[in-house]
Amino acid sequence: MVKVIVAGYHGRMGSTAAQMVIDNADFELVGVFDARGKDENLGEDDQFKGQDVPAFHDLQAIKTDATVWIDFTIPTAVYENAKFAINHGISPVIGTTGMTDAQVADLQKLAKDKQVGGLIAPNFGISAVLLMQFAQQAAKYFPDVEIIEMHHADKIDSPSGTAISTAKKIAEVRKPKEQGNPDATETLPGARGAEYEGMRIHAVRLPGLVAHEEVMFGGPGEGLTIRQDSYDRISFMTGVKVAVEKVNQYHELFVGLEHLL
Ligand SMILES: NC(=O)C1=CN([C@@H]2O[C@H](COP(=O)(O)OP(=O)(O)OC[C@H]3O[C@@H](n4cnc5c(N)ncnc54)[C@H](OP(=O)(O)O)[C@@H]3O)[C@@H](O)[C@H]2O)C=CC1
Ligand SMILES: O=C(O)C1=N[C@H](C(=O)O)C[C@H](O)C1
Repeated sequence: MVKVIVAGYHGRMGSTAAQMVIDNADFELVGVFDARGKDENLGEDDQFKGQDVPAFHDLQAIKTDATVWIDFTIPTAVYENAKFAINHGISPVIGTTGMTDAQVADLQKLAKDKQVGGLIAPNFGISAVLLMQFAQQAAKYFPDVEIIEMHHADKIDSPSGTAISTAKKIAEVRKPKEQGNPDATETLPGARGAEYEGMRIHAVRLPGLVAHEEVMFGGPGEGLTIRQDSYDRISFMTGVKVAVEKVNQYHELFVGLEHLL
């Protein structure tokens, strides 16, 4: 039985993850955390009526025998949350995006020092993991790339963690190249999107969307578009479940679900 605490349990992803843990016979939800909540027990939340799970709202006051910490919170909270988990010997399974490279490196060092396994996954969806792998493969032959990520209108960070991760994976194999016309101008600032090593990243935010990404490649007389769609947040739970099952077996903090698949 894997004992789990979920941070961000009032949120879209945190509530989905808490439900997944409750529904899984091999997992036990032993705590929930949300810095701005007031309830003392998860059962006070209408969605979780009948559950008896302690709810915490102050990081330093958390007392738990959880061995896995699932985190779907906000970019400004996740680093401190992960540090707390690792320092208490709890393996973090982090879906929250928006950490800096320096913060990730810091957490990896801490996890190694403490010999705690963990995972930071910018995307727990299998379709997104495959999209990133296929895009990396294609970029060897098509160095001209545009990444278009599309999300629901409430998303805080942009570009998405998945888009940044896609660009990083492509950059590992792509011949460095300044794309487009060197004399190009922007009549409206930002029209060409964000720039990562010459690639352009565009962030679309619209009600009705969940999480989607297209990577477009162009070459002389041909093009290739790779697309993935998360139509429902349940799409991320396959990956979260795998991570919860396996993360305690390791003694380092991985970045990317592919390391545990
Ligand atoms: N890796 C992946 O596969 C996926 C990652 N994500 C990422 O997960 C994160 C959460 O997304 P989503 O669920 O849509 O966002 P929500 O805004 O719905 O949920 C975030 C939750 O975190 C809570 N929160 C705020 N501050 C803290 C804190 N200091 N400690 C603990 N909890 C806190 C919020 O509480 P309050 O409401 O009171 O502010 C809220 O309930 C985002 O970074 C998103 O990019 C999303 C989908 C998939
Ligand atoms: O905020 C979201 O919803 C999502 N966030 C992650 C990201 O930033 O890549 C993963 C997925 O795209 C959904």
